[in-house]
Amino acid sequence: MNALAATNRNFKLAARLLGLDSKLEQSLLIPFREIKVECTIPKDDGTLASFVGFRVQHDNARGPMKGGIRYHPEVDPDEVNALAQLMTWKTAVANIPYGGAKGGIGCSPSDLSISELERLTRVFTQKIHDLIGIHTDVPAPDMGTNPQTMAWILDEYSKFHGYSPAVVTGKPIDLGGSLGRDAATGRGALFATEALLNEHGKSIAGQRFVIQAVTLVGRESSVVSCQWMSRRILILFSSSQGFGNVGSWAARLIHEQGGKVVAVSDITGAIKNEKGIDIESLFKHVKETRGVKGFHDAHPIDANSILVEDCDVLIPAALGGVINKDNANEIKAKYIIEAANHPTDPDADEILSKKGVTILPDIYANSGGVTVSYFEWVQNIQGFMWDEKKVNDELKTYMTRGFKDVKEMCKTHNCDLRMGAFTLGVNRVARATVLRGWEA
Ligand SMILES: NC(=O)C1=CN([C@@H]2O[C@H](COP(=O)(O)OP(=O)(O)OC[C@H]3O[C@@H](n4cnc5c(N)ncnc54)[C@H](O)[C@@H]3O)[C@@H](O)[C@H]2O)C=CC1
Ligand SMILES: O=C(O)CCC(=O)C(=O)O
Repeated sequence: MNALAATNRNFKLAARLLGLDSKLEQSLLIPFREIKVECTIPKDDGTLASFVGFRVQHDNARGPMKGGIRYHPEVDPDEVNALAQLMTWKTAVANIPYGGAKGGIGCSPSDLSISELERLTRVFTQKIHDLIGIHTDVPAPDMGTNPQTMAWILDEYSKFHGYSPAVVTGKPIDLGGSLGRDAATGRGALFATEALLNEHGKSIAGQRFVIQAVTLVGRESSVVSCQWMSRRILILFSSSQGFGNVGSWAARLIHEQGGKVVAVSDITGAIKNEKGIDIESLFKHVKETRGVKGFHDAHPIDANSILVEDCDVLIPAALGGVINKDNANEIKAKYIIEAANHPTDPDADEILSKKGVTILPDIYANSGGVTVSYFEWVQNIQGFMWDEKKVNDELKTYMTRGFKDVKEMCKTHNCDLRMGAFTLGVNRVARATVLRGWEA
């Protein structure tokens, strides 16, 4: 089932549980605005290249629309639509004052140079600058984008509207980014996992984890050096330092809490060590070799089988639809924490539910990223910077509260955690929609 069909199906099930009338249901489903732009840039070799960019603004009943921008070859309008809708429910589950949006450009970032990525980002921003804004729509990083991408958007947007740090979140700290945002989605997933395991009388320590997408070869994600060039600072990024943002932080934090990470994957392959992988030495290896492949203290396994490896907790942290009817029956984990967006197809949901697997759904499990984006936006608007402890403590409060709110809806509607989260999010947005008189 494609991402949009799957998301619509979950929304409609929730609308039915809530007893929404059909007009309201329809108005909640239809996106506010869908933007499609052609971005043509000169490549470094002088030829021209064109890329299609999207921004879908799904809903703004509860506040400015909010969501990441993805650079990936598989970006398509239906998926961006689904991801934008998921953001609407996610910000409502987190109970932060936002609606939902998502953007993307169909491109392979690892095939583009830093200058080409900068030109592409600036052209995309030129095409959408009058449709985003601090109180309208606030982008952030998603797959294939990073703080540097946000810095380029901020700079390009500011040429038209004056210096506006709050127009994007997930920025570099030097430009008003929040401490703790880089780790926030992984840290939020850790808090979510703790909340779920505690409820089942367990803790992170002692559980066996499998984590997908811990690194990304070819992704430029962290500043490693600055050098003067003419009169401009050229910031160089090291692709060898690039880790999948969500998977790498989840792995590091779970390892720190005494969780045993028995298998991990990235684009170079998958590795396993039944005794537990030493995550810090794995990351040293990745820095040197640009991937998990060949790590001395683990053995290689088939990358396609990572999701069905024997473990207690499975954390998908890459693309959508990876858990589907073809592999759901083979999954051995007792818990799935959806750090990625829509990793589980509805067919797989049904199979896994029959097998007794508990799934912590994306719109709650990965909401730590957008929650700290909200803290960043608040700090920018106030012109006041929080320390990292405050950010992490507040994140824990929001994630713990979110889990309780989801569970409450599960009790009220006698449903699983996915429907608990969907009914929670949809109900909050429906209430705001009716209060604003928009339902007709
Ligand atoms: N960055 C954030 O704050 C948030 C991200 N997410 C979701 O988490 C997931 C990962 O996002 P990020 O970590 O930000 O992206 P990233 O770009 O930092 O890392 C992506 C990871 O996916 C893997 N990957 C890419 N294409 C792949 C393919 N064809 N097959 C297997 N693996 C592949 C890469 O190797 C890499 O490890 C996405 O679903 C994203 O929407 C959700 C909430 C917030
Ligand atoms: O931080 C944000 O605003 C959005 C993060 C995002 O794209 C997501 O939660 O899927």
